Amino acid sequence: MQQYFITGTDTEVGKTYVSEYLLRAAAKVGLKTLAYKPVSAGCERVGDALVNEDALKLQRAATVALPISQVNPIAFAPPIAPHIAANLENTTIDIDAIDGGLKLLQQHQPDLLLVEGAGGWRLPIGQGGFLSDVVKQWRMDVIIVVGMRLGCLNHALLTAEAVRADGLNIKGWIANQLSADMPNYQQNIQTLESLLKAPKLAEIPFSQPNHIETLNDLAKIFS
Ligand SMILES: Nc1ncnc2c1ncn2[C@@H]1O[C@H](COP(=O)(O)OP(=O)(O)OP(=O)(O)O)[C@@H](O)[C@H]1O
Ligand SMILES: C[C@H](N)[C@H](N)CCCCCC(=O)O
Ligand SMILES: [Mg+2]
Repeated sequence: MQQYFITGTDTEVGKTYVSEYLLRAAAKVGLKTLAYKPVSAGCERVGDALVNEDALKLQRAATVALPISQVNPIAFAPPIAPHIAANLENTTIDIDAIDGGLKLLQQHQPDLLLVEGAGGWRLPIGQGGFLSDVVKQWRMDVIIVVGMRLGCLNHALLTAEAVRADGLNIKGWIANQLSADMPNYQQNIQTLESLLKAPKLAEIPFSQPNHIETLNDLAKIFS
């Protein structure tokens, strides 16, 4: 079973977009896939349940059908930092629930299991803890999604530094084109290639969710 934690240079940089792409690429080469979004903030209330858009997208892109409550066990309604949302509800984020949720998914024995974080690498989860502490316990390899926009160089380098300081392996980074025409895109890619000291796994084009070469590049990650 290959398992990767998908982090990003920030919130809204394309972690979900790239995770869906990775799941489609893996499915295309016949892999059994699952995805997990342990903690979400920004949900719609559907009956008694809180449904997060990321979790829905991951649920639909995976090959194993799972109830949304298993894809995303900890969900908060407002689109804010999750530990603040928890605090507003007089509750806390339960690390055992995050860990138990992963174990439940692992029982399906997928070939590929992706775990999407929330926000960036050092996401606080309350009581002085961080989501990265849980990933450390799991000893999971990390994939960094770099949202290609001004400021991404600093964010990408700091993220890689923090992941390594936590003793985890960076499987690689993925450049995600958040716009059709980032100024000096190639120079930014070259800067990341020379400074990140981790493999560039792929470049995801802007608004082309089924680009064949990109799907092929992503599938190579799992071979
Ligand atoms: N390559 C791309 N082409 C077109 N749109 C994109 C691309 N990457 C991301 N987007 C869009 O940018 C927005 C943010 O992407 P996404 O939701 O994947 O970010 P995220 O890092 O998962 O955010 P969060 O921290 O909320 O989980 C979405 O509307 C998504 O559809
Ligand atoms: C609401 C947003 N889209 C994410 N779900 C949560 C992002 C939390 C970021 C916390 C922070 O680092 O400031
Ligand atoms: Mg997301």
